[in-house]
Amino acid sequence: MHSSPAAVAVAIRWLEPERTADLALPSYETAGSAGMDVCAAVDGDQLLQPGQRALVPTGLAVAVPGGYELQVRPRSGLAIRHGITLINSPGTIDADYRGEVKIALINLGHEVFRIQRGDRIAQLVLAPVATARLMLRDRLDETERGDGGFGHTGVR
Ligand SMILES: O=c1ccn([C@H]2C[C@H](O)[C@@H](COP(=O)(O)OP(=O)(O)OP(=O)(O)O)O2)c(=O)[nH]1
Ligand SMILES: [Mg+2]
Repeated sequence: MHSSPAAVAVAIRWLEPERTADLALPSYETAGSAGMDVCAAVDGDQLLQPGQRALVPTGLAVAVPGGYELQVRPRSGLAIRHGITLINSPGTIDADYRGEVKIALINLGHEVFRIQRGDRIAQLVLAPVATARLMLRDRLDETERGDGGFGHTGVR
């Protein structure tokens, strides 16, 4: 049996309810899913040519509670089967954003991809956010890694 801590309440609204009555709210497809799949609110079908980007509407606005963000992430099935992913993965929905949640898709595949109204095109993950209080210093504490990075430990 899957157990999860208490869910965090997130207010959500349809921006034009009369135009999106046929669409489902984002939802967790299984009890243990990290992300809620979110549907495309395109009018009819939208074609995405190979290499093409599109900012796909969802018809939704959210009020993410302070201390959280909503991450927009690709769906792996679309990525692996069709090369459909997000240009800005993970997309960030800020706690103070009240505009439409939009999904920045790109077709990295070799075939035209058809986005149909109601298709689950991405997933939304609610994640806690820590706010940094920057403290300007002349020097930083020393570490074993130091300034080594970008593969300096090798591959094997
Ligand atoms: O995939 C995304 C990414 C962002 N947004 C919305 C919500 C977010 O709060 C706002 C700003 O996003 P971000 O900070 O990533 O973009 P920016 O280019 O820095 O814009 P801004 O100057 O408005 O912050 O745009 C989306 O709807 N989908
Ligand atoms: Mg920003």
